[in-house]
Amino acid sequence: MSELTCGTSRIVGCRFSVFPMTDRFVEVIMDALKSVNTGKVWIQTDDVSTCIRGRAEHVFDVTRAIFAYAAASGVHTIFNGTYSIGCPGDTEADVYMSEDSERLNREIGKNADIDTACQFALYPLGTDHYMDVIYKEVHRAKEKGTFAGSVHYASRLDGSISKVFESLEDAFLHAIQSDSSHLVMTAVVSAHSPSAKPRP
Ligand SMILES: Cc1ncc(C[n+]2csc(CCO)c2C)c(N)n1
Repeated sequence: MSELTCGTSRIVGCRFSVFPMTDRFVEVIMDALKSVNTGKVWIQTDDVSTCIRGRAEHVFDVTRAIFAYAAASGVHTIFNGTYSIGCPGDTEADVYMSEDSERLNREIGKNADIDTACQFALYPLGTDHYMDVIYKEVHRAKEKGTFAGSVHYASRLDGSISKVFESLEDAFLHAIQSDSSHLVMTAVVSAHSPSAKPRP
């Protein structure tokens, strides 16, 4: 896992939904939200999505764990999230920025091994070099072994929940080291899809 930092008070946020494809979706979503330790992040859930804000490592830790617990239901489950840093005016939850960096949900047991497919996209805002930033992070995913091809408007990552979320976090943390002032990353992660993966 990357140990990069992003300045002293750079709040990271993620707005996401999980979609477990079962009649029992209310139970799966609510149980996943309840199973996770959210003590180090600002969190708000409504009828459409959940928003988490705080230090980068906790935002990734909590979103990964919520998806893992939902996917542990065994049903086809989708995580659809938008991560952001540097959003002008995002200071409300600065209190969470003084938490230490120990991850509260590091241990997600066997769920870390659940196989997933992901499509993610980086949007480095406020820089002319945005394509360089994107290519660098695609290269990083290739080196890690999660990169599974380019599709229109996104890059594909295949691998376990732990590998894929590690790649997402790595891409995000490295991309914000660029001169981009505001970075957005979208990610759709799928587990237990009944559809066959496309041939590479
Ligand atoms: C992470 C996450 N947060 C909120 C929703 C929205 N949502 C849809 S059904 C349901 C449970 C009963 O209201 C909720 C909260 C979601 N899908 N995923």
